[in-house]
Amino acid sequence: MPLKFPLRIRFFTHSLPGTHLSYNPSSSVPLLFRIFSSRLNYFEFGSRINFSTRPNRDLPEFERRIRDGGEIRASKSLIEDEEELSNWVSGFRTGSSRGRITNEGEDAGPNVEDRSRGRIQEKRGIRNQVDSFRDKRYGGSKNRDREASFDGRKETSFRRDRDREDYKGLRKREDRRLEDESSDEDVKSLVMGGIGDLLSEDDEEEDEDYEFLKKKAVSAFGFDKEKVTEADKARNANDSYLTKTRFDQYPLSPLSLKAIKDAGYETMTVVQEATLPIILKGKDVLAKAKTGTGKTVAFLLPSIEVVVKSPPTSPDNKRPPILALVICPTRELANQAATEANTLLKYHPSIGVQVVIGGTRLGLEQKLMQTNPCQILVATPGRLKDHIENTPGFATRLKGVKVLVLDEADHLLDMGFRKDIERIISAVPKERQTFLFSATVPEEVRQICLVALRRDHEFVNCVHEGTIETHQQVKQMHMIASLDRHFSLVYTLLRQHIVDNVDYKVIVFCTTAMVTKLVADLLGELNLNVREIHSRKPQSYRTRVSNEFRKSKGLILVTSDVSARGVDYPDVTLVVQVGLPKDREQYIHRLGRTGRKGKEGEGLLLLAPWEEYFLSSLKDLPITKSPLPSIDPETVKKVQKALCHVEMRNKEAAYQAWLGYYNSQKMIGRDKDRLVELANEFSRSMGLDNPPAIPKLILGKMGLKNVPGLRAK
Ligand SMILES: Nc1ncnc2c1ncn2[C@@H]1O[C@H](COP(=O)(O)OP(=O)(O)OP(=O)(O)O)[C@@H](O)[C@H]1O
Repeated sequence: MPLKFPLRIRFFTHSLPGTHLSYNPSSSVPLLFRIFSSRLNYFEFGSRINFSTRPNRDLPEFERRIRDGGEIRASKSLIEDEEELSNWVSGFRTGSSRGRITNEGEDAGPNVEDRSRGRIQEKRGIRNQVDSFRDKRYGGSKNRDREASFDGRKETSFRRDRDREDYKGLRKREDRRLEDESSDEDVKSLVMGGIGDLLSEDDEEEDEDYEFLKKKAVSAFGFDKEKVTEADKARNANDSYLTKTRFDQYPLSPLSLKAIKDAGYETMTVVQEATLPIILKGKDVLAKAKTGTGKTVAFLLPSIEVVVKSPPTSPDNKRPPILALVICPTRELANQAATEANTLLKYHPSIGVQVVIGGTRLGLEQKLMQTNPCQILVATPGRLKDHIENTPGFATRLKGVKVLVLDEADHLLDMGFRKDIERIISAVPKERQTFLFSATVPEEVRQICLVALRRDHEFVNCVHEGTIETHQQVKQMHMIASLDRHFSLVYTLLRQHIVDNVDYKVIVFCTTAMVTKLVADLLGELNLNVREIHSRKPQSYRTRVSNEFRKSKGLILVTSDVSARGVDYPDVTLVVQVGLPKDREQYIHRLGRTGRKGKEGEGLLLLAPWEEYFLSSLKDLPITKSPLPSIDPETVKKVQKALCHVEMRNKEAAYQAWLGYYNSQKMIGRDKDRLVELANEFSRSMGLDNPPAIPKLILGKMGLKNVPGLRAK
């Protein structure tokens, strides 16, 4: 069948490294975009392209020996009494897994065909759900029927799949979701099957279409990657995040401009310059820009403009509208966005900002919202949903939303949050502007992004094809060492870093909240100046530590993934990631806590030999192998002694959490015998002769009943 190319694609390559893609909703064949939208984006922006150039880097500084007499700041960690270990694995189901870390070769096994068929069906199920959601947003069934005539074969197969599958796979996965009111529980992601899991395998039929469309697009619109200008390339090579464009070159309110000046922002960052004109025109935007390059201001500033331009609400209105709604995946991030909003609102005293986040008293938030109603609301998804369902009049206030922002959009639209986000989107008007921002927009999530955006949205990509998603000025290294050496290594590396950097400021990422606690305890015992943040800490503590770390130097923050995204701690000198990151995106976001605003930084990923496969997902990034520093026997003894002082119950909790995390990692969790061997290796690395016993119920929920090597109680 002759296929007319359906889209009118417009490429801008202005003076920025931001590229925009739009398509015309009135074009005659929109179905293909609906089906292949992600494919089109894929070849345009090439987020998965392997780059051949890897900078030659000097050997890492880590191998240098610790200098005698180096200053080690001694202070106890600020550890507070923690609530009893809750049954965090409740709701855990056997075989749940994250799919981002896949290795097709290793995936092959006797049931590979069945598994792959199942995945394709699930994948279609997801698409169907996207369709149905989009139908709600666009009144799509009419369009769909019209579109169906262009590709009857595909539409029929979609319907058949829809009937057959009835979203079974999806429902099962959503059921697995932990119903914790905290929206940023790191454990949540451990038990979720990710959407990447469902969309990661290619459907051959579509690949052909994709190839066809790719050729068509290039020939019809003259697009090819060389359209990236020399100026763009130069800017990317320098990794400069600032442009020469001033804020006052755009029609912004003078009071906002005054606040911007006070904040010390002289010119726009790349992502601000690339998105502002489009947003001011009233368009929806999906924007991708590197970590620490000012995305928060990029979405807040135009949101504030919308509020400024809205007619004032009558003081008699008992349910004044919320005009701008910003959703962030973590509480820290929500607080940070609200702080930035207040900075920009310095001279707009009549515009109020409020934050609603998990871990605080719902009643208190309700009271605050009642006594001092805001026009801009920053929220985490779980708590926002709570308010929609339980706060009288709140749903009515949301009907006034003119701007919806999803910060860390790819994360919010991934399986862990999607149900809440869908609920939230259905509570705000269809007639609104929507901004989706993130440093990573993986291929498989991009399609889901469309559920929130209008059809004529623009994709602004500030990370061009041919450039890397991380910062050039951040030196990335990885080390491979057996588990029994990890604690000593981390201690040695941190000491060395402290000696080399008077103003050191380090973040150590661990796999789970309980492993984070263990590592923080240990480093505290070793007299390093440590703080910890994870989902098991009370919110007041988290906020206090976060604020302290933001302002401090000479401090190590040991944290779970609650600090992985968005949090803007200035001048972080080193990011250490111990153990497998959840996926490639999480690695990039964690690393992005250093090298912000063009500053230098270092990143180190410490893996065990059996975790080395993860590096294949980073092969386009300039990460180099670092030799292991020598660890003197005295250090080993010191670490062992310190481990003896760590409370037994913390070791038990860490063991259980470790087992849960790696059980959910597809590559490791599928061989239960091996998983248990590794977990017991981890247990020995904590100085335990016998692995801690785990309640039978939890073992059952993990699918680990009767696996040799485990102790049940
Ligand atoms: N135009 C500007 N000039 C100078 N600094 C700016 C400008 N805009 C924002 N900043 C500052 O840059 C820092 C990083 O911004 P922000 O936290 O928004 O980055 P981000 O791109 O959202 O990062 P991430 O991807 O990690 O969330 C902040 O300290 C912010 O105040």
